Amino acid sequence: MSSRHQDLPVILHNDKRGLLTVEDDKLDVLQLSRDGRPPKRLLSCPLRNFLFAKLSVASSGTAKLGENRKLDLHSLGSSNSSGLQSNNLKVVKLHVLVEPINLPEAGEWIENIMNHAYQGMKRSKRVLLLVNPVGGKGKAKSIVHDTVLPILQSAGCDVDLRETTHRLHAEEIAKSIELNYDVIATASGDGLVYEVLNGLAARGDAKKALRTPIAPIPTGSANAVCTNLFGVKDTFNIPLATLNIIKGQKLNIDLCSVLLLPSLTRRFSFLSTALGLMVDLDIGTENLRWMGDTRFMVGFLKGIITNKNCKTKIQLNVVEHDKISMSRKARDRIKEKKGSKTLGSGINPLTANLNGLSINSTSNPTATTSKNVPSKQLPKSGEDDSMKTPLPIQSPTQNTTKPDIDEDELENGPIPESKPLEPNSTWITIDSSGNTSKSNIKRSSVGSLRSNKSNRSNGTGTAASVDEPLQVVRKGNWIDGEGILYFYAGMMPWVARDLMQWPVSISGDGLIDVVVQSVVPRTMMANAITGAEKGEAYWLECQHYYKVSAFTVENLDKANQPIFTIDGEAFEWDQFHVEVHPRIANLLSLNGDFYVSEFLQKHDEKA
Ligand SMILES: Nc1ncnc2c1ncn2[C@@H]1O[C@H](COP(=O)(O)OP(=O)(O)OP(=O)(O)O)[C@@H](O)[C@H]1O
Repeated sequence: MSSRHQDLPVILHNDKRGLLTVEDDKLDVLQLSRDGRPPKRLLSCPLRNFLFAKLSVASSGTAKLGENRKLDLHSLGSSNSSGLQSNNLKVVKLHVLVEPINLPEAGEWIENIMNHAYQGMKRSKRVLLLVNPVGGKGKAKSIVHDTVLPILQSAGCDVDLRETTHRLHAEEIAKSIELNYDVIATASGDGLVYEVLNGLAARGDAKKALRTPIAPIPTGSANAVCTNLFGVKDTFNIPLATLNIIKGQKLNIDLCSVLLLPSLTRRFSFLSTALGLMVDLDIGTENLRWMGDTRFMVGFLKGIITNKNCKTKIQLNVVEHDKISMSRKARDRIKEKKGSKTLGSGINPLTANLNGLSINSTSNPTATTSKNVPSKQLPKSGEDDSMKTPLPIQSPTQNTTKPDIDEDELENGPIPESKPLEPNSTWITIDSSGNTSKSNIKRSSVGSLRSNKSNRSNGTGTAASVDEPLQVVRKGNWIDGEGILYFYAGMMPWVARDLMQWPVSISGDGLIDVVVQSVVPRTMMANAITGAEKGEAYWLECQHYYKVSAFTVENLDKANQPIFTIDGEAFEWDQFHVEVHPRIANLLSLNGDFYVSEFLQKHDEKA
């Protein structure tokens, strides 16, 4: 919806006459001249960055008839127009005066600008802001006080700030809070998002609680959610993440139940489940926390040097495994959304706009800075679907056809208990115990080194048969006899800024993207680092890729591989079973989806 042209005459800070103009989705502040010269533009601000407009009393505490009224305008902007990074954006406050004769139209003007700035989104949100003071480099408190709070307060948000004092504190809070917040914001890394989701999901009213969206502020060392929402470049963009709290649209995401056996303990995962190298990378590098997310690259290189096989039996309920078909579907979905103008141009449209705000600081001294569910079911961008009745969530273990089921419980009640899964003969089994003969392992590994990119003439994206030993058994694109360097199951494209592990992952599609990385020569893995942040490793033939609705994993070497991770948190394991709860939880996102990667914008399906 493009903004309607509307002008409001005002008196500027320098007692000169001015005009506030809303048009083409931006606010311009113009200084008028008396001698017929063209007006001078003092400020230009995209309405997406506009936070707040309010009329108040000009001087003494109460408004008197015939007195000028003060109009406060708050926005996000940079005090310098020389191409500053959007990361440097701060609150800009502008105060002008409205003469009594213009007061009636001032009310209408404010309503117009606020309507267009918020596009149906709730204004002045009630925010629960959880701050982990020890996350990442330990700067969350100062970042929150210097940057986040001033922006939220300028937008009129009501903020309930709570510092976490110990591990799992955020989970305890989420388990017991009253559900009267519009958003739960977490100033930390992915760990706090994981805890909040687990706290909400463990409640008796979990389905209702999980409708409160979560908005992360990236002050941890692992901030994959922010990469998925804002892209690699803006992963650590605090003003952008704060604007997301204010103006983000709800983004339905899937959660997984991860059932540990034999204890039958259940945890919920929103991001990843990992075995092998990817565990050592995260858990084995905690002493390097001071490095920020660079520590994961150090861990990756260490893992390549060790290059050990993770001995496990994995059973996958595979929905799709053809790489070309999966990438085509993910790209077509983006094209469709672009066509319906819900995603902008593929660059995060908000980021693109942020540098558009410029202030002529010399002429404007009063501008102050202060410190696969079907796609048709996806909410449309620009709508605040928090106002709507949610889609009923159906867990794999639920049966909604029974007439005696309580509707309220179904919509707002707990997530049904998980039971151990019972894979049948249609599931794919991958066994890396090393029981296959050595010659097979060697020959099939050679086959797996060829990248799909250079060998996709058969159109299936699966391994060609020339080099395959006669005895090998094909399982999707896995070949018995290969070793597993790592197993990585994920729900969003990026797992870190430098690794887009699941480039064709789609939010809320009810599927888990699974990568099984074969053990290959070290140089091959080292080369795979180049382009990993762009998802290029997807095309490596040694990265077997499946979309699954459920899977089970069994530990075949507990002594040497005691740990697996759920969303980066470590657990000891014998077996675990994973199933999806489609679209049961919510994040906030500025474009109503995950950030649109370059990978998804490519038109050549084989690129
Ligand atoms: N006050 C506190 N003292 C100690 N630990 C805390 C405190 N508050 C939160 N935590 C814990 O800090 C851990 C790390 O949080 P989070 O993942 O959000 O940040 P991070 O820096 O990205 O860490 P990681 O890199 O381990 O993921 C979580 O397990 C959380 O429970």
